[in-house]
Amino acid sequence: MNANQRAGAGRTSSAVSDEPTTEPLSNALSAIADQAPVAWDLLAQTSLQPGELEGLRLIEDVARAFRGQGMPGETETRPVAFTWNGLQVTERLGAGSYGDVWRAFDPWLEREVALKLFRGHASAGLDEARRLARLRHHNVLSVLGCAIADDRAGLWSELIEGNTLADLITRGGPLSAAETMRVGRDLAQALVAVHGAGLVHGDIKASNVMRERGGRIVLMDFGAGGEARLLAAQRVRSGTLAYLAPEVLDGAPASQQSDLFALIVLLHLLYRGHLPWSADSALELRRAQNVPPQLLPKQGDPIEQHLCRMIAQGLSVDPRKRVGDAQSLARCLQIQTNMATPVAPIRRHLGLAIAASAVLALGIFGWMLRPDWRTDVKFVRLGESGPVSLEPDASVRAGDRLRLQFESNRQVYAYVLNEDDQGIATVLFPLSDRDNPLPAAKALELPGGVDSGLAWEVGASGGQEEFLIVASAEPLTNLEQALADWRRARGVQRSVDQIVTVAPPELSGAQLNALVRSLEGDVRPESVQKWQFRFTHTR
Ligand SMILES: Nc1ncnc2c1ncn2[C@@H]1O[C@H](COP(=O)(O)OP(=O)(O)OP(=O)(O)O)[C@@H](O)[C@H]1O
Repeated sequence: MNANQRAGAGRTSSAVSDEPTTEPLSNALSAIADQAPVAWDLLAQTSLQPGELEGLRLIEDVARAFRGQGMPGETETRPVAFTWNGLQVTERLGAGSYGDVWRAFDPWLEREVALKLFRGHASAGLDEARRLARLRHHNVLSVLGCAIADDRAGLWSELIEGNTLADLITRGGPLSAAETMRVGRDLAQALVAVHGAGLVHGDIKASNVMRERGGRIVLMDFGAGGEARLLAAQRVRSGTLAYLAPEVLDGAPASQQSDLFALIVLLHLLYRGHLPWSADSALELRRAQNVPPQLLPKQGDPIEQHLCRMIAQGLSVDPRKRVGDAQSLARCLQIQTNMATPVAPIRRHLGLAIAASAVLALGIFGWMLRPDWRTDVKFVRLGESGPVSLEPDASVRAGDRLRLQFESNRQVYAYVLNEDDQGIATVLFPLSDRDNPLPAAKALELPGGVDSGLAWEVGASGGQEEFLIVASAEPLTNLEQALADWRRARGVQRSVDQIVTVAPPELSGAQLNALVRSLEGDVRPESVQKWQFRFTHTR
């Protein structure tokens, strides 16, 4: 298990006495209700959680849908401007360098579609459609058909009700670090599919990505790219200047590597609100790229720190210093999106092996001394079609994303510890000092909540994964102290790779002893419940 944490994760802070002000939330809701612009950049600096910001964007989208554009399926109310190849074209959605994009109704499929009508040479449009047709991925636009009619090539695809990332930034300002990571992860996963099919996208940029209502990120516009092996033999530079990799500016062909570079440029734009370098010509841009952009993450915000390191690394002039492929990039972004900052490992002989043995003596799956105190804990694995329950002796594999469903009829302080087959023990929850206590009588999903997108990712394979869950009526003071010390100690610089693979600084002997004492019963036993889960790794 890779163990990382996220700063300020979860809405658990709502249950504590120093409850964060609800002003930013209510101000944003008022702005949406009044159809006024929402100051997304300022909101990202408030105590609002990434999940809440996402939720607000969703509310804004839904409000806009009800007001202006109507809801899907209302095409019959739009006047038909013209027909093309049997499609009833209603309104222009946008224009690009290759042609115009229209909203249209397909009477055969009985659904609205987006129709791209190409200018100039017809075969270019059909090539794009054929490339898209090879791809099937949640984050890649689905093509429905292509044809040549009335002397024009056209491609029709699913209609995305939402905004391009370019519109999103122009209207609402930069995204938070966590939202940026989420978008980046989805796009990196889209690129896994694109590159896996032997293709290069060739023009990753903010206006070629849409965020559908509800949050789905969709990569589109495959006009500039092509077959990786064919592009490798070409010397034609295409794409959008600001996103071009140094080696492409130096004359190399567009490649899967240069797609990754463009994606990192996009992440910089999303997170900072502007491109990493401003330049009017290829020569000027290439010179500017020798000076890395200044990224100053907020002190003590591990997600920001990680994102800034990833952006800095991803914008290296030397391709060998960048993340090598889309899969690795997705993994780096996913680890941080799902789990946030790393925590210190505990040496095996002082870690869960001891703590868990105390639990085993009391019964493996639950220990309840107060009959009126009920707590349900259940691990779930996040699948394509939602969470799937994991029995206590279930199997997990590397890459599985796990969450803990947790509900107690009392307010409790929850602690989740993990020991993997390497003997590395880590604290998976609380993620920050605002996560505890958890509110009573509320169905929660740890680590970050149902809508947070956060999960714990299984990082190892072969062997076993052990979890110890402790619910306590009072804070476990020794454990809290040890966690506070970890948080202080983790300001050290680490590279992106180290975050994933290398152990952060070890705890002192005193901290370890304090932690073990906490877990072995340094609290009133009637105020503690514990559970142990052991999952076997399969490959
Ligand atoms: N499937 C779609 N659903 C909804 N809107 C779309 C869809 N495809 C494109 N659009 C809209 O049409 C606009 C133009 O898209 P297009 O891909 O042709 O051009 P572009 O990316 O803006 O420019 P260029 O082609 O020069 O890179 C997009 O910015 C978007 O607003």
